[in-house]
Amino acid sequence: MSQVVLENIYKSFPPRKGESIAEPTSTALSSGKKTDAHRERADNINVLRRINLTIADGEFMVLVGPSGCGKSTLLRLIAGLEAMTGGNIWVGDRLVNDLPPKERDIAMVFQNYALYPHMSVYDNIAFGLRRRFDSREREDAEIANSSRFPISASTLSTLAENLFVGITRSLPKGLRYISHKEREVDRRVRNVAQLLQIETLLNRLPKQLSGGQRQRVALGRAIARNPQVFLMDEPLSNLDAKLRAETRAQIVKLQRQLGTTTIYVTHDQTEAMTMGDRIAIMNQGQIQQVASPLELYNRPANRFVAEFIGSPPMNFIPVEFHAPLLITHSQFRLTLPQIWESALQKYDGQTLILGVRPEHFIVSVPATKNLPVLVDLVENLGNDSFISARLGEAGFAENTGDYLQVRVPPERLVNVGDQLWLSLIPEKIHFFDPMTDLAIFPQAE
Ligand SMILES: Nc1ncnc2c1ncn2[C@@H]1O[C@H](COP(=O)(O)OP(=O)(O)OP(=O)(O)O)[C@@H](O)[C@H]1O
Repeated sequence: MSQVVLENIYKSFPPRKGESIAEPTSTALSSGKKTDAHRERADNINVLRRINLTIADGEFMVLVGPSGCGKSTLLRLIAGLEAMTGGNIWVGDRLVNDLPPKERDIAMVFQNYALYPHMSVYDNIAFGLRRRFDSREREDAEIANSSRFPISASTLSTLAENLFVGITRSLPKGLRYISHKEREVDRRVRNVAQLLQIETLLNRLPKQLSGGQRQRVALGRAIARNPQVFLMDEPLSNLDAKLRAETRAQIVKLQRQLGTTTIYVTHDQTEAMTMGDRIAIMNQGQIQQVASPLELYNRPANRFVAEFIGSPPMNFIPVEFHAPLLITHSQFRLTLPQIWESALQKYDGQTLILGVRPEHFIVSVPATKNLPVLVDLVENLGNDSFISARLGEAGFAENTGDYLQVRVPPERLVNVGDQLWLSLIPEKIHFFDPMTDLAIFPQAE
């Protein structure tokens, strides 16, 4: 059982030279009690704030968020490469807070591959394995030291084997004796190489490989160790678009095959949407929502998530709400489906934020319930076409200030300056509270 549990994780760094120091956030700081405010010490840079997340056994969890939101820091805390300011990390049933990285049974794959340049592909993959076997032998020796008999049976057999290996080293290659440990290393390296289709590269040095091949070696090194958990920090960001897509699919397939719990960091929402069983969206050191890709897309919890997931992003239009079901804007008015009635009741006479994804507009005919837009920019991608347009009719659009991104069918010819009328797919609209930015969900959902 290798689920990973992150419990109330906090991380702060002391300010770097030249970075400003904030005022104390709470009087609780002076109380000496270890409260949340205490962990968010005013003179520190609080990078992670109260992270709670459970990654199920065998799950592929993606951490996604804008640059600087704390994704890599969280991964480094799980790996044990950085110390936490507060909280608990469980791997399986072990609390690993105080364990060094090598004892956590976790393998990490980095963006820059982190291969040893002077070692062949074979030795790069074998390196961690050999160290692991060596450390097991050391543990054996320690146990033996603390027992009555000063040497354990397995240590004795390893010593004998090593002696034999040494003696046969001077013999021609075919006649040399290979230790049990080396045979196991060899078996695992070749299995992994076959899995990743890099068997023919085993004798090469990293500098003789392409970026994609290097990344596969880095993956191979992690897989060969057969850890409880894989941590991957933007492993594809140095690859070109085609290779990225290929390797993305390969990682997902491998992870399903191996069933190893995986935490994958990216800032790329396409990667997140296509790879993750679930996605945790982070912003400014906090998790905004954890859900399956489709759940995030269909039911974003707040405006940040709604904007982050989907490309081009969701459009947000401030409208006035009039109970029971009318919304008005200077350029259009719309009666909402019944399902919104009770959820929106309390906003009567107030402003609401209407959210519409670019693909949920339909180019329609002039009508008061339809949105007039003036086309500003046309991007034709062949299979898809997107326009940027100002909300309003010619002569007025310039003043509304509302810009929309709209997907139009590629067969529909649209030119800059065209006036279009858009209707909305009523079941696909979203509303957000203008004060809290939280999503408002209709009753039937
Ligand atoms: N050793 C450190 N000392 C001080 N601040 C740090 C340190 N490491 C990271 N930070 C800060 O912590 C914040 C989060 O950094 P982190 O690398 O975790 O972000 P990220 O979400 O992975 O970003 P990116 O996608 O750009 O890699 C950043 O503001 C960064 O400057």
